[in-house]
This record gives sequence, C-alpha cells and structure tokens, in this order.
Amino acid sequence: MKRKLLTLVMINDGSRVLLGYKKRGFGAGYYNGFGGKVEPGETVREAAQRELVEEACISAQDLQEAGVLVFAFDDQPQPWEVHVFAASSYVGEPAETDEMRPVWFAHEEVPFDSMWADDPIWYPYLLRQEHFRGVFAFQQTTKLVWNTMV
Ligand SMILES: CN1CCN(c2cc(NC3CC3)nc(N)n2)CC1
Repeated sequence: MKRKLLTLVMINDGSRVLLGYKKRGFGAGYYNGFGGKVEPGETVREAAQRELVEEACISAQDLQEAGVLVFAFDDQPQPWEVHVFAASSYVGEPAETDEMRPVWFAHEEVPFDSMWADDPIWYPYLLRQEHFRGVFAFQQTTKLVWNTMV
C-alpha cells in the first residue's frame, strides 16, 4: 500500500535538542521536531530542508538520516512513513513562525508529556545517534496501542 511520506528534522547539539511548540494545525499544543509533507517533484531530504526553513527559519548544514517511523491509524487507511533527520549545525537563528515557536531543551528535560506518545520510545535512539526504525499503531490517532522497534 502506498504510504504518505512525511519528514521530521531534529536539531541536536549533543546536550540539547531544539523543539518547536506547534501553534496550530495537526499536533497543535505539542512540542516536536520540524517537518511536513513531501511535495511532488522533491526528495524526502529536500522536503526536510524546506520545512525546517519554513517552520524555524534555519537551514541545516549536516542533515543525516536518523530513522524511519511508520504510523498505522485505525481511522484512516493510509499509513504514514515519517523520515527523521538529525542535524547538529545550521545557518541562521531559530525564529518563531506562524506554525512553530522554537525552544531548546536539555536532553534530560525533553517535555514528553507535551509530545506524541511515540516520542519517548524512539528519542533514546536519536539521542544516542543510533539509527532507528519503528512501527506504531494508533487508535483514534491519540493513543499508542502497539509498537515495535526493529
Ligand atoms: C509533519 N509530521 C507529522 C507527523 N509527525 C509526528 C507524528 C508522530 N506520531 C503520530 C501519531 C501522530 N510523532 C511525531 N514525533 N511526529 C512528524 C511531523
């Protein structure tokens, strides 16, 4: 089955991670990395870079593939395939946009209670810079019901 391709960029400077407070739309009220849809005619990597500029006004210099997250929802047939990238250096200064308010968090202070339920499961791999692949099933797109990290 064709999957919906999405991107997520995590800026990790080794001791802190830059998260965006989502001000509206899907996931509003949660902290997350920066990302969005892959448009026709662009690669996943190009889409990741574009969304980072649009949402946080910075351009990553050392974007690396960090992992892939697949989400199956019980209220929609098409699974999501989220390509997660990590970067430690960027050009520009993180700035608030209509979508996102950028905030730095120490690795030990990541606000998981204001984030998607899958995040605590894969962040440890991200912070240890180990490539991860996870498959998640969500009920009513809010309650994580099952997960396997492969
Ligand atoms: C533009 N994308 C949307 C999806 N997204 C997600 C999703 C997610 N869980 C899924 C149950 C929703 N968990 C994180 N951390 N990010 C990344 C950005």
